[in-house]
Amino acid sequence: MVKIAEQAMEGFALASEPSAFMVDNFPFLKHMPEWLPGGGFKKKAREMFEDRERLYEVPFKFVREQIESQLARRCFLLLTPVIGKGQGLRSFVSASLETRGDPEREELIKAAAASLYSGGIDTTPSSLSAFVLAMALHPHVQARAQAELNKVLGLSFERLPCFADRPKMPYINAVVREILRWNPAVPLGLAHRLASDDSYRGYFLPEGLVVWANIWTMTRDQGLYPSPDIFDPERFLDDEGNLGSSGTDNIPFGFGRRICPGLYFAENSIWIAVATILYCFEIKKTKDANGVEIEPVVDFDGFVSHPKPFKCDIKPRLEAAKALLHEKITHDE
Ligand code: HEM
Repeated sequence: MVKIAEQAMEGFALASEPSAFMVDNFPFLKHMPEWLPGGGFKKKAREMFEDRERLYEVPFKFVREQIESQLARRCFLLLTPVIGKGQGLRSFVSASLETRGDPEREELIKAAAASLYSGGIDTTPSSLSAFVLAMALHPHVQARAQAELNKVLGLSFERLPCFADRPKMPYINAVVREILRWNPAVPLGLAHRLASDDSYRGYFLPEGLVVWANIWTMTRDQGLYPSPDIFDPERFLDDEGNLGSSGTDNIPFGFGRRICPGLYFAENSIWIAVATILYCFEIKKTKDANGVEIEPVVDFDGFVSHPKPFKCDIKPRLEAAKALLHEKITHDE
């Protein structure tokens, strides 16, 4: 399943890159026969379509079969798993089982499930690898975040951070916001098409025009974020150390009715991962054979932006942290 999703996302990322295919800019090229030089995009498009179909069909069919054989486990497709009263399992998919013969509804369910998985498969890891890079580069940020965690949770490592702790951790919240600003996971957003004529700085933009919002440039706007290349969570805190809010906080997630529907899910996933990693681990620059620190290079790349590979050391902060993690991994599902 993971392979299927990765393959479909590869095609999606390629197709989403502005100007990756000439036919996007010159639609008449779609009439070009596939065998002509330059017509290879048609084969590529067919392969991408097949990958997308697999992403829609395979997990859906799997869950449907599991439901029919009463083996289904909790998952998104099984949103409300209720057994009994002669109704059997009711869920996203079982609801669609009842509406067999309604292809439009079935397609919507498949698309929603596929988007939920594929939307997060690359973006959340992009933010988390930027986080690890930022922590290796800025030990003082890490130390301040860990001091906040120590204050709320103590150092006896009886439990891991949970969402109820979030309001008590403004600095960790600011770290998450800064990760999303410093490396917006989808730096150019997705293509939008103008629903009506518009204008921008004197340029006429006709209805139907494909436009890209340059999120990367916005999150590096000097006016909004002074010294924008510096990783500095404090920019989001007021003088009392509280998390401020502004109309620009959601820029990394896009705009309008097409804004990322996974926004809250993503933000919470990143928060809990950041808080847990910082509570349990120390992230440091790695050293070479002579004991000299290797400076990680800060460079981001890709339609979904990832830091270029870098080396660092990640070790448990204390033995008690190691024991707690071991217990969680062994006993929790
Ligand atoms: C770091 C995490 C994430 C970031 C920065 C991010 C960012 C974005 C951006 C910039 C867009 C384009 C919005 C626009 O067109 O204006 C988008 C679209 C989308 N995202 Fe996310 N995303 C993240 C995580 C997720 C997750 C976890 C999911 C699913 C659970 C998800 C699902 C989607 C979907 C389905 C769309 C397409 C929406 C549409 O075209 O109507 N994203 N995301």
